[in-house]
Amino acid sequence: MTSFSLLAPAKLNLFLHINGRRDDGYHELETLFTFLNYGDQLTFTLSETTEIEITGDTFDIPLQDNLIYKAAVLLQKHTNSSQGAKINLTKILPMGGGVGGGSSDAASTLLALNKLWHCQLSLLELAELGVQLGADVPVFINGKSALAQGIGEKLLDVELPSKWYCVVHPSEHVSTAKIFTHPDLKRDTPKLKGDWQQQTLSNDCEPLVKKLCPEVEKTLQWLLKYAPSKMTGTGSCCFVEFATQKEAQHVLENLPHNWDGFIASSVNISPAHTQLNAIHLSNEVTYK
Ligand SMILES: C[C@@](CO)(OP(=O)(O)O)[C@H](O)COP(=O)(O)OP(=O)(O)OC[C@H]1O[C@@H](n2ccc(N)nc2=O)[C@H](O)[C@@H]1O
Ligand SMILES: Nc1ncnc2c1ncn2[C@@H]1O[C@H](COP(=O)(O)OP(=O)(O)O)[C@@H](O)[C@H]1O
Repeated sequence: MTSFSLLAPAKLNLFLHINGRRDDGYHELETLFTFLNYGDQLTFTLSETTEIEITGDTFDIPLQDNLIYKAAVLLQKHTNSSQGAKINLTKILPMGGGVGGGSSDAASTLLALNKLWHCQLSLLELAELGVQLGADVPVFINGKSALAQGIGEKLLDVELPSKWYCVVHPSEHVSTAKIFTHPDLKRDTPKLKGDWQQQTLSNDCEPLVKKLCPEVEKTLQWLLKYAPSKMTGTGSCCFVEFATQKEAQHVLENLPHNWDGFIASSVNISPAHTQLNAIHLSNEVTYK
């Protein structure tokens, strides 16, 4: 088989603490990542040339800036691979919404091409490549719900109960770089100790994003009618958590007409990994 499809799942940051700022401008953080059974769809086809071609929903992102393209070229160079690929993207996830779509696309590309090109890199090696593309890429490569530390690349796997989420995407866009360079961002939360309870922990970016983006404030307020609401990453998507699909669906059905949202269940293992492990090529790669 020289063609297969993988999901690039969404992530949610169930909490996000900022502990400090490094000399290179990156922030030390502690955040709890869960994966959703919902995401972009990527199809990878081996090509006879070294070219990396991307088709489908590329919008106005120039090829050289597309994280899928960057991931493919990075792997090609790192492994001196002389193979190429055609990659089709069906974009489902909101861009720049804090659900990690770009990073997840990049991670699924690294995982898929490692398999398609028989590169045999370990997950650790792929994560080391991935972090060059974005702080969020390693968690998608690792593929397990995790408490992340450092800039988001030090991962401690955790088992979380499966939940249903209603995720709402306000129309206002928030730039991650803008939030992280803002003087008013809270950057002094002490590091977690011992026995932490995720439900009581919050997102340090939320107060600033609420101030800068009234739509986020409005969304969080509206969701409060149903359950405690939170923002993911640096926004702008906001979410509420439930035990059942029915409760999440109820919120989605009541969304104001011009609002966008979706529902999805959480999983401890990334759907990209579950799918990848079910694909069998000749000269199989075994993941440790
Ligand atoms: C903060 C998170 C939480 O999941 O938010 P979202 O982007 O998903 O909302 C991520 O770690 C973001 O990851 P990612 O989007 O891959 O970040 P990058 O491309 O590496 O960096 C985007 C911008 O954020 C800043 N940045 C990112 C991560 C970090 N720990 N400290 C930072 O200061 C970088 O300096 C850069 O200006
Ligand atoms: N394949 C891609 N999918 C989404 N965004 C991409 C992609 N390639 C590059 N980008 C750029 O990365 C930015 C952040 O994307 P995304 O990962 O969706 O944000 P977030 O981490 O906030 O969820 C986008 O605004 C877009 O300009």
